[in-house]
Amino acid sequence: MTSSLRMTTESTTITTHSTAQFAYLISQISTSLINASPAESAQHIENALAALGSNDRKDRCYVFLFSNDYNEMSNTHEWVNDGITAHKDDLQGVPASAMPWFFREMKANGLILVNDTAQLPDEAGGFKAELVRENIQSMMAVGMYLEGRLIGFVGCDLVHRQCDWSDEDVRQMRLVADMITNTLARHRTEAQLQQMEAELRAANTRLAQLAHEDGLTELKNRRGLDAALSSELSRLQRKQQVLTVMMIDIDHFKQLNDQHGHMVGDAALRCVAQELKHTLQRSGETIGRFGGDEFLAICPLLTEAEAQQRAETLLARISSCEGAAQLTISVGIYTFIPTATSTPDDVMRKVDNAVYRAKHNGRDRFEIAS
Ligand SMILES: Nc1nc2c(ncn2[C@@H]2O[C@H](COP(=O)(O)OP(=O)(O)OP(=O)(O)O)[C@@H](O)[C@H]2O)c(=O)[nH]1
Repeated sequence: MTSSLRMTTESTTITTHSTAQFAYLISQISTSLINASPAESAQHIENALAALGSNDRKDRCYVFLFSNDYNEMSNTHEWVNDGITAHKDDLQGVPASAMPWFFREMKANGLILVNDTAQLPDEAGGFKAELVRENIQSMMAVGMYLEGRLIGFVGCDLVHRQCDWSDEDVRQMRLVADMITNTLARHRTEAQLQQMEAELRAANTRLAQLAHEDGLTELKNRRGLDAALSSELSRLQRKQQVLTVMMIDIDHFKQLNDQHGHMVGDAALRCVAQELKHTLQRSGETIGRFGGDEFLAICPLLTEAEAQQRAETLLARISSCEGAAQLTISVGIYTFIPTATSTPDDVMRKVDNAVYRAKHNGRDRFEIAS
């Protein structure tokens, strides 16, 4: 097909390009859009509109997207010729109620052709007023369809001049609309994939946390404590720095359970966990529930004297646990500089012995491991 000229007596001459020129233009646009990353897409779509507009000597080319409920539309991309006013900013969230005729026609036919704004029917009042406001004499818009659903349109305007649009104009605009739609679709899919990946990563992180967390107290569980103890042993052995491990065991907890029931027992465990957090956990320290009514605190760089002070504070505070006024604890403290032969089992044996001595010596007290 060759170049086509569509004229009316009062209209400006509009030279549409040859099919060969247009095919070349399309391939250029298509390549830039195919290669565009989501971040670059806005610029590439505007470049595509610029190429379309300048080759065809249009004054303004644009993309509008509808909201999902078709209650409004927004101008998302725009190119304007030299000396032509841009309107993208004032065409955001344009309500359907402002130009019902346009919305209806676009939804029904996916095509609006205006050769002469003055000839628009009366029912197109709101739309016509907008064209007059922008000094548009001819305009054309073709729908963008994603999986059969109208999502927006690509359009172009002639300002202060007029033309009769041809079938070839419509065909070319449809091609561009399809290309832009495919680009938007690809970017939407990529964005959805990225979001799914982020959600999956967050879920995996949470799962990993849960695997190391005690459900009742939300402290680390035994698995989490084992991992922390092993890692601190090797870290502090390398640095030759001191490590304090404290075991905290509730006194006569079985009795509390038997007398008041498991719910009260659970509340006491949660309360002790809170007190441990407040009193023992500083930055870089780990506390957790070792099992049953036993808790463990792993405190790098904490000296024996500091550990004793903390144990005293804890012993004093624990009796205030609500609903369990009689609550007391026994604490074992082991402070040492790890060596190459230190193992988690050794450490646990040491603090366990210290707790045993605290129990043996009357409970509600702490003992230092030898
Ligand atoms: N409510 C509740 N009780 C638990 C939980 N896990 C373990 N226990 C109970 O904790 C109690 C621990 O009892 P023991 O190991 O005999 O120790 P104790 O009664 O505190 O005695 P001493 O340590 O010698 O002072 C047992 O009765 C367990 O059933 C739990 O998650 N919730």
